[in-house]
Amino acid sequence: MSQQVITPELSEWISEQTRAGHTSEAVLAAMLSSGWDERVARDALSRTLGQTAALTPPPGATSMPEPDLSRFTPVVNAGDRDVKVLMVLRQPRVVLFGGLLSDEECDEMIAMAGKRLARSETVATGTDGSEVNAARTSDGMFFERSENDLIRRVEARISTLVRWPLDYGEGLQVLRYRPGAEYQPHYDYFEPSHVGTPNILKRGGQRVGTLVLYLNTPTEGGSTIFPDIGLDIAPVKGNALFFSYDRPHPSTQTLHGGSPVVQGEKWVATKWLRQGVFV
Ligand SMILES: O=C(O)CCC(=O)C(=O)O
Ligand SMILES: [Fe+2]
Repeated sequence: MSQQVITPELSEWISEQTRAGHTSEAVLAAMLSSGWDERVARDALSRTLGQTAALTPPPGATSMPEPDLSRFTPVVNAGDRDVKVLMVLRQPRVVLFGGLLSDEECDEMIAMAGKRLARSETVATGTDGSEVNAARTSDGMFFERSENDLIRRVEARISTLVRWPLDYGEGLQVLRYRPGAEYQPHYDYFEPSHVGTPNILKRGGQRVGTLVLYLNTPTEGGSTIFPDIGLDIAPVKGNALFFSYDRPHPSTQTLHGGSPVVQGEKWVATKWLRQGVFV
């Protein structure tokens, strides 16, 4: 079957129908009855109409974490802090926030995490650990959810920002990449066909969103890349990258990775968001 493409003519037709007073739901129904694939049709509507498309979710779809960007303000309030909106992509949903964390909060998180990384390192390697080749060559640790004042404060801020219950989030994972270390492109959702996935899903369902907090600014390299869409995000201390995916499928175009660090270290804290309460 040939691939269905969103042409300028299709976008113009959608705009015309909307100007003529037809609701987005009615335009979607018309597209489906003339043979459009539902996903392509929904994509075309949201690309053409943006947030005004306001479609009800497809059957079986869950609600999603989503910051309130409806007012196009340069900052959004995240409870105890105003966060800058630096970049917004509709499809796939990717938002880059500025100043989600203060410099002091980043430093404090690195200091707390660093002590625990050191332990796992002694087991991991006898060399200086600066050159390894696996898909993920960083060192990591998890904070318990609400583990201490700083973690609680940051988690509450994230929950307010992306409008997702705090207890739907996994504990923050901190990763440290040294020069040469990378995280090869991957999806954050759990692959439905893997044997272990049903068990993992018992603890809160699928992952539906990711927030990567940059805890420092590497001197060179280490950008977060989205190969499917040619997007590169520079890691900058205090900034945070949000993306969401409404199904565990490559069509979400959320393939992403951490490109190799060239100079300096890169530290990130990742918050993965589940469909339900993470236990
Ligand atoms: O380090 C990065 O830029 C990406 C991290 C990431 O993909 C993850 O933690 O799932
Ligand atoms: Fe990831």
